[in-house]
Amino acid sequence: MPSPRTARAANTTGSISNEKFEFMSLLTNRTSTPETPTSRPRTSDSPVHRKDSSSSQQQQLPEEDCMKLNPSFLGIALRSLLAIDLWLSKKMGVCARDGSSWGSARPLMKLVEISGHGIPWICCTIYCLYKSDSSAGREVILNLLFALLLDIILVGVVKGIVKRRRPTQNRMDMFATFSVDKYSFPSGHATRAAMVSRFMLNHLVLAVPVRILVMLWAIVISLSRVMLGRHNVTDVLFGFFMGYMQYSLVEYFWLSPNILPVLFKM
Ligand SMILES: CC(C)=CCC/C(C)=C/COP(=O)(O)O
Repeated sequence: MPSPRTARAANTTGSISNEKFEFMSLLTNRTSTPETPTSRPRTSDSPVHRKDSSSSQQQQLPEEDCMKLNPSFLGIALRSLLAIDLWLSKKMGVCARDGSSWGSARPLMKLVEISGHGIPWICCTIYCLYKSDSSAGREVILNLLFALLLDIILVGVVKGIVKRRRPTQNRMDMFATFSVDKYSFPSGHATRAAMVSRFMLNHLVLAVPVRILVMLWAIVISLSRVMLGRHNVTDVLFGFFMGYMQYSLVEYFWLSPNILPVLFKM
């Protein structure tokens, strides 16, 4: 996302508006005498240039000016990606409203949403942990719980840092959300779906059709986020990738079931 920070990093001249302004300044130069400062009235008119004394020096250095006029490739690429992302997300948000083109599928999509929500997953996992009578089962379920909690924390942290607003087509009618859930990057459902499905495929002995179902579930959850208008495509793609990587983190910090008595004593 081309945040102001990214734009600054990509362009050493300063702000985005500065870059746009310089571009206009080049066009003005083509139709007037380049050496004469008065031939560039728009530069001196700009409040940005009036405030910045280093910019007034730039007026006397047209060659340097011209170098800074080159828009950075990264900046253009990011802005184009953002534009495509917004356009595609809006097009794909076919269940965003009851009156949308696929509005009748909205209740079904909301059921899919619940199947990937953190609360049912955490509650079921705690219940299974309580009911489990084998040590191997307890170990796996304990680590699934750890994975789910880790996911909520990491997604909350990234959402809080990036602070990307949800798409305009979204209706905020999700149940049980945290305050950071007003932000959309990354999709918490997509991270959970990717992480949990990878977890299940690695730690549960499942028949092939069930394995395929697990994979399909993760894909449908992710797709439904954009269809419901909750997220942009990039939120979901990044979320899926993040969830996939989170599983590696869980494997790295794999918990031993021996910590359970310690946890219950606390
Ligand atoms: C309250 C708990 C335990 C989890 C919140 C789950 C939630 C509402 C996540 C938001 O998901 P998206 O980022 O995909 O919209």
